[in-house]
Amino acid sequence: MTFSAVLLDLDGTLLNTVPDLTLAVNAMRADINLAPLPLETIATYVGKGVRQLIVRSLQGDGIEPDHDLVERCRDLFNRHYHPVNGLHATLYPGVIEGLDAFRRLGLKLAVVTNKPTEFTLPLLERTGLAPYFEQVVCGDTCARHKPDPMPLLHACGLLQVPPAQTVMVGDSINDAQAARAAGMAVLAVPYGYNEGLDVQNLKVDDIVMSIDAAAQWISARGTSPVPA
Ligand SMILES: O=C(O)COP(=O)(O)O
Ligand SMILES: [Mg+2]
Repeated sequence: MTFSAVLLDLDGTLLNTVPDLTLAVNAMRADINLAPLPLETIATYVGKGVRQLIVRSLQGDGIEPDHDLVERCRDLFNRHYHPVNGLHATLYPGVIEGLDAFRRLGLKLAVVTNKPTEFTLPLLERTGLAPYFEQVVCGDTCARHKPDPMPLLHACGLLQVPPAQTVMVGDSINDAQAARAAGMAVLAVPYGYNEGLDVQNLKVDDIVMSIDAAAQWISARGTSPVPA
């Protein structure tokens, strides 16, 4: 099997976004009189979207938030995250080299993230990543988000490439489970968040040290570029 498309996770795979997420979560917590959490703790709450990030950051205090509290916190979080989104976000080593290599190989590229659209699009613009991607599928694009396969299958449809010719590259169990359920190959990078768990235990085709290494892995197995 040769590959024609690559789907890339965003947080923890292309960009280290936890410094900005930490600022927003802690500003939200200050608004409801909760003490700040360390960045390392917040990193383990990232992966299943903003709602889960908020719920997990309250559960750590023994609070089981009801719908109204989650919605109130979500408004607060959104207000705080917009101005800092991308301010301290950094590209991981090898990302640009890897994206350039994918392009040289003629592969179609899409971002598939659980981050909501209202934060994803400005973040891709601010970090200069936007021009690399033909499609961007966010946490609120489809009825269900990762680990459900729906957003990955949606991205394949938009790119017009079958799942069997697609590789997902991500940092967490959400990417691994979604890709397996979608019937596509999946690579994991070890430097992201993975909800605080070791990536060695993920059911993936391989662990690659960088996006550049992912491009080498895919190139070694064969690619069949799809005409634009
Ligand atoms: O928003 C999140 O929780 C994680 O986003 P990701 O899917 O880009 O890792
Ligand atoms: Mg991720």
